Amino acid sequence: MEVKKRSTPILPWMRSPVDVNQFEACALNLVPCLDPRLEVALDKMGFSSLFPVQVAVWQETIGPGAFERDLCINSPTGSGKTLAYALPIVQKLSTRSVKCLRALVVLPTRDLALQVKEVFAAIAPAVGLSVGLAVGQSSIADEISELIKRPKLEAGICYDPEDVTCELQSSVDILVATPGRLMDHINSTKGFTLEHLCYLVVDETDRLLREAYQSWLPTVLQLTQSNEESLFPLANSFLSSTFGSLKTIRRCGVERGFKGKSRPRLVKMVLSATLTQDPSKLAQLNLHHPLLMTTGKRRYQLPEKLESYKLICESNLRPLYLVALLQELGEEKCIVFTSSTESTHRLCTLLNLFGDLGIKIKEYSGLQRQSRRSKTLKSFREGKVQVLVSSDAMTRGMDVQGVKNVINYDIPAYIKTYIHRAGRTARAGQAGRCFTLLHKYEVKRFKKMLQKADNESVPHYSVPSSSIESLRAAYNSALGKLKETVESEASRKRKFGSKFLKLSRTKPTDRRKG
Ligand SMILES: Nc1ncnc2c1ncn2[C@@H]1O[C@H](COP(=O)(O)OP(=O)(O)OP(=O)(O)O)[C@@H](O)[C@H]1O
Repeated sequence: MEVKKRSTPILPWMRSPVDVNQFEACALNLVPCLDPRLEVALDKMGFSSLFPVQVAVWQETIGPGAFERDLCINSPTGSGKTLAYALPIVQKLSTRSVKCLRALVVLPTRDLALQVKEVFAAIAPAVGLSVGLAVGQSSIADEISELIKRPKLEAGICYDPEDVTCELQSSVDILVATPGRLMDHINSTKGFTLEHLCYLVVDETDRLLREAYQSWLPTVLQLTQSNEESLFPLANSFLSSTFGSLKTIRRCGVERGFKGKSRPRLVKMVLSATLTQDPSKLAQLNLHHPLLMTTGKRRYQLPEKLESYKLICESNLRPLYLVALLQELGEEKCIVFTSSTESTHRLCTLLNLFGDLGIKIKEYSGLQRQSRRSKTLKSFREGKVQVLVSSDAMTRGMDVQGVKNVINYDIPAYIKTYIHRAGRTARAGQAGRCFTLLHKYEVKRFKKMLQKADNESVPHYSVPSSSIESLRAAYNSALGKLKETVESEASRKRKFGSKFLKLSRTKPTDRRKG
């Protein structure tokens, strides 16, 4: 029998993880030390117990672990990682007496940040904490007024906005941000400071570490250290050359306004369903005595109730097979993943030209404006749209209730992508199915890829050939219409492009309005 090689992590601390599988769900009234106000808030969310990963993290934070180590949490999609970090942070901050920015949660996309903010917003107010969002959803001015409290105007004395000596205070205890907007506030928002930060959460860590986003991570780490304890000489010189006289450097030893109490260590929590084991990447986080919490022995784990299927078809007939499959799935909520924004647009257009399929199909991709994407996501959440054709913009972290099926129209290139895509279904212990459309030459590669997640045999799923035949005429007609649509879109774009060019030559645009 062939013995499978398991990759051993290089970093010693990764070799002795806490296995989340050893924990069981715990009824809320049995969670040790849980603030009763948070119990009520969780109950209002419809939660009656904590999931295993949440119990495990609770142990290491509020329980005996007491937040003494930085936590690296690698648990499957949909296992409840958001609440796993949100709950202990909120409970810990519930006893704070002075309002200032204490917890920062960084996520790679705006929609994800909005989703995570909702989770904090459902529990934090119960203990008097406020949560802010910095994602560029509104204008920077509106965002600043949400995040920073201006001193009240005294009668006869006019507040000077240029006066940096004025005490500007944070209006929020917890901030959920995307790296770009976070950097905007760090660079230019008066009164925005990370001086008092106690908790830093890097969600979807492997994705965030892949891209530098204006060096947001070294900047945040630098700004949360005292001047004296800097362990990052490189980051230091980078920062001083980039930001010059930044005012937010942490004061050493003693927190301002905290009557001599020494400043606590910045606790970091990093999470993903596919956490990197790459030492050089993890080194960027400057973790303190890190503890890995993972599920089972495998590095990659699919949700327990996920069923994976392969559907073999000729490349040129894939749209036909997809339509036949969608018809079989009826009105079940479904996400169809393609490999690029362009093919998302093309496929969605084609599906909508097929005649009346009795299902509402919309596209969701990075090509669209954020407002359009948010609108589509809302309709999908509400069930007004049943099928979302998506690029990988929807792959990570997005949580939409009731998604029963995921379809890989294009085979994902990596197991990580498969895991995150498939993970949009079978969440929170629910059942779900992931179908992958394959050409027969792709089967071997697909099998090898899924073995990395211990998925040995992926059964075939077949659609009746009669369904395929009955769709052929509609398909040919849709293809013809697609050609016309693509041409008219291209000519519209050309016209718009030249008009825009003329306009931009004659009239300067106000960039800040965008
Ligand atoms: N204790 C709980 N009881 C019931 N439902 C819960 C509980 N905790 C989380 N959930 C629900 O489980 C779903 C998945 O949670 P969450 O989005 O945090 O998963 P995740 O592990 O972060 O997934 P991903 O890796 O895809 O980002 C959400 O719909 C959430 O509301």
